[in-house]
Amino acid sequence: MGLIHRFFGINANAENAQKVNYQKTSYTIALTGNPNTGKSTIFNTLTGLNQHTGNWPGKTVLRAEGSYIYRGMVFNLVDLPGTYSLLANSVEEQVAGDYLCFSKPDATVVVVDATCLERNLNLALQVLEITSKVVVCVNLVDEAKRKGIEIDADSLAAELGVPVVSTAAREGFGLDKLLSAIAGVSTGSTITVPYTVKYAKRIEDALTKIEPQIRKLVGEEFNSRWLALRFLDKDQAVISAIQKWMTEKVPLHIKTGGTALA
Ligand SMILES: Nc1nc2c(ncn2[C@@H]2O[C@H](COP(=O)(O)OP(=O)(O)OP(=O)(O)O)[C@@H](O)[C@H]2O)c(=O)[nH]1
Ligand SMILES: [Mg+2]
Repeated sequence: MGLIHRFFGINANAENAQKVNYQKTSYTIALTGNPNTGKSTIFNTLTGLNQHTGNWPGKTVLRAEGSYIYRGMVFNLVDLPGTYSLLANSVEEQVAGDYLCFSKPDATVVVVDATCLERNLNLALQVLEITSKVVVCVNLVDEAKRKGIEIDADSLAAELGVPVVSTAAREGFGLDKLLSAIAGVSTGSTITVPYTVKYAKRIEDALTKIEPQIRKLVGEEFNSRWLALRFLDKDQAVISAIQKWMTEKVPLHIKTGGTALA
């Protein structure tokens, strides 16, 4: 891919250890991924009966939340609806994109289907544009094996710059490693260096001009590169949400979205 990314393992060095947030004992984790990749299977296995469901505010989309305890810390899992992108072409994409951008979970698990990795990585790259605190869970490795497909999780981790864990969630395979990877990223003991999608020169040139202006408006609180991309995409929902946030201090919350970048 031409770019070199480094992914540091759990507790890789003393410098990383200093960044660990030892004060915090409760973390919010988002589960996202294409439809049918096994998100709810992972959610149910990890949270057991310790979960509750409802609808997302103002939407008829199911919202499931649950929690589990790992190494003395509480992890609150939010099972997002399955989506192919975060560009708000459907109500599910709006819910997922909105949550990841503006609720800022401590870590996001992108569940991808090992039998069709390429298509699934589209969403993973979009998530990496929004947040660096990502774990990629390559699920359905049992199904992939049956089809003669083997995924090299370590190489993928090196390319993406975030931990990659192989799982077969229905039989519980790999979930111990997933728990460890989630804890590492959410506490900060695992430092990630996510792959950055580079766009055509004219788009990158425009981003160079717009992004500092957006950062001036929203500060470091939100991902200014992603917001700049949404501006270039003429995403009216993002533009009006920021206008409202600036004038009325209404929390950033996107209702509708735009179209993909040309
Ligand atoms: N063979 C195999 N099947 C799995 C695995 N994980 C989940 N499944 C099955 O895949 C189907 C979809 O799983 P779900 O957990 O509902 O997937 P989801 O991502 O929550 O789906 P949506 O909520 O519709 O996006 C179910 O029939 C699961 O039993 C796995 O690792 N291996
Ligand atoms: Mg589900």
